[in-house]
Amino acid sequence: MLQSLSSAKAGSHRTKVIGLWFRNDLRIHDNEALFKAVELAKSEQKKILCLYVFDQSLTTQKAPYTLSQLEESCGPRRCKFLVESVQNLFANLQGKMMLSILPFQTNVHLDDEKSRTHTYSYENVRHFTTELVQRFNMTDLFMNREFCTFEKEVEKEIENACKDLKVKLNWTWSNCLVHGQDLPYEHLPQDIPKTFSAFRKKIEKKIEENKDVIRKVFGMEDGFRDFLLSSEEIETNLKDNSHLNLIHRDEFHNVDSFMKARLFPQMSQQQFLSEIKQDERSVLKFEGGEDSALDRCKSYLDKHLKNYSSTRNDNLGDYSTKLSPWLALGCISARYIYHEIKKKTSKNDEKTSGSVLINELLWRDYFKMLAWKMGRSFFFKKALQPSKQLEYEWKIPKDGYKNVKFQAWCQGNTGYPFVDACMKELLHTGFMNNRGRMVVASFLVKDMKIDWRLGAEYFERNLIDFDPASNVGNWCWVAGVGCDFRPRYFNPIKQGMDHDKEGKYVKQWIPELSEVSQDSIHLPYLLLRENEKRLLKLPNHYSSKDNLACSVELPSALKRKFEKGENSANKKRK
Ligand SMILES: Cc1cc2nc3c(=O)[nH]c(=O)nc-3n(C[C@H](O)[C@H](O)[C@H](O)COP(=O)(O)OP(=O)(O)OC[C@H]3O[C@@H](n4cnc5c(N)ncnc54)[C@H](O)[C@@H]3O)c2cc1C
Repeated sequence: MLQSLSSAKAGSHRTKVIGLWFRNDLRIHDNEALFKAVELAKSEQKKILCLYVFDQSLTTQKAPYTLSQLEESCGPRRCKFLVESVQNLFANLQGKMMLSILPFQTNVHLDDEKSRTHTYSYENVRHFTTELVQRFNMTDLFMNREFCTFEKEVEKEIENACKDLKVKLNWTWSNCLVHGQDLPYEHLPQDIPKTFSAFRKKIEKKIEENKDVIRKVFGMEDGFRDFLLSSEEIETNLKDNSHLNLIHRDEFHNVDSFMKARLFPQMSQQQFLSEIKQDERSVLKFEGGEDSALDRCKSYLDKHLKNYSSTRNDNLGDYSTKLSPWLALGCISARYIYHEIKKKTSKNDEKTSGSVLINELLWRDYFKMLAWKMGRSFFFKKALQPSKQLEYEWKIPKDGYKNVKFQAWCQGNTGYPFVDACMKELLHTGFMNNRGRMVVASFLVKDMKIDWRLGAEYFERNLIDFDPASNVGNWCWVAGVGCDFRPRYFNPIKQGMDHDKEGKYVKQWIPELSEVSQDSIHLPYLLLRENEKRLLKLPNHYSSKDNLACSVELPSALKRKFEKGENSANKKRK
């Protein structure tokens, strides 16, 4: 079919087209691929086809590699943020954009039942690229680089199709703070060190020597849209029986109905609606897209940047930027944030909030580079520490996600209020602060002794800021099989006492505990008297040791208190 299509159109004087395939770079500002495509279009009098393709396999096909057996690897809330982001880009490009949908993954093959490793085929992507190139008379294609295995495998298919068709594929590098060519390493990704501190120090040194290491942002001239193919031109090219699965504008107009029909047809309407519901307790009203990303960045940096280093471990209010969902989809560029921070901080501010925040952006870069270097093994149980004896014998429950204990963690019913509050925030909003993530991850792998990859998969489905490199990189780091190895443990009771002293955060997410006193809030089963428990009608997991998801060592301060018999509830029992 493709052969006859190309020969039918050969010889006709059609405009030559440059493709621009958006992925996790859903923005106009500081987008090197867009900038360079426009430069080329100007100099060679070509037109640009802007394109976004939804990967249907993320939502409609059982996550194939999954240990947890979750039904989909992208849940409705994360998906909504993505669709809103694409919709905003579509509007900002004045509808001059082609939208398609297709399952990227097919023919999944299970290689190893025990370690659950899989091979996938991405032939759909290859066929799609071939037809795209032929239908649009495409001579060049621009794309920003990605770094994880799945994205790399997709890139390979596109690369092969372009090679066969003699289309020039132009890779650009817009999703990191530091451009690949400016990284102080000769061979990428092999030379990336296995510790963040080594990575950071080398880059900081380079920044000290040369202030321009972080490149300037690419700005677009207003007239750039004149070079884009209009929606009419796009539709004309696709009139006769295209296999490119075009999404029509009318269909895309309403985010919720588009999602239900095309991305979650298997989910009941009721479940779908309950999963995308906005929770009014959400720490921010997260709405996908470049416009809201830039607004959020401005308002946070204007009002709160100066407090960042002292508030970033809090859990209520404007404690951190919360730019991660927009960064994950590239609605905002890390370089843009960097330069905005620099505008607001003075040269003498070495150890200020600005530099602490920039350090976090460097973590993000580092995990991308590490994921690139490690390839598939980044997702293996022992990840970066294959020869290391594991500290814990991790379980993979046979019934995966449905396992009662794992469910207690997912739903926030473990009996440890700080862990539960964090997990409920994730469940109801798709977000959780960094401290909370470290605590719940440590709880799953070190107290419940469940394989970290189950937790990572649950995060993948539910976090609206899911980013494969940051997610896996951080899970391995907590589990002790990642970078910067040292034994780490976050005691969930102590963490609650340190980071939610008054129990306000816990009470916000677990209203059943609203009447519990500050002294007892982080361990009600032990610290409340029996008659108080009865009076307050607490759920079982907060009233008896037998109903906890697992037992946890008391933090030393509490232990001492009990040994001295200072605690009134304890005295009574004696
Ligand atoms: C178990 C676990 C899983 C995680 N999964 C993800 C994930 O899927 N996606 C994700 O973006 N972050 C992840 N993180 C990192 C971090 O928790 C979030 O980036 C951060 O909480 C987002 O909030 P913020 O935007 O307010 O961050 P800020 O504190 O304002 O930091 C600014 C930006 O720096 C980056 N950043 C901050 N901390 C980290 C970090 N530890 N690692 C990598 N980048 C960082 C993020 O892009 C963030 O938006 C995870 C952390 C843990 C412990």
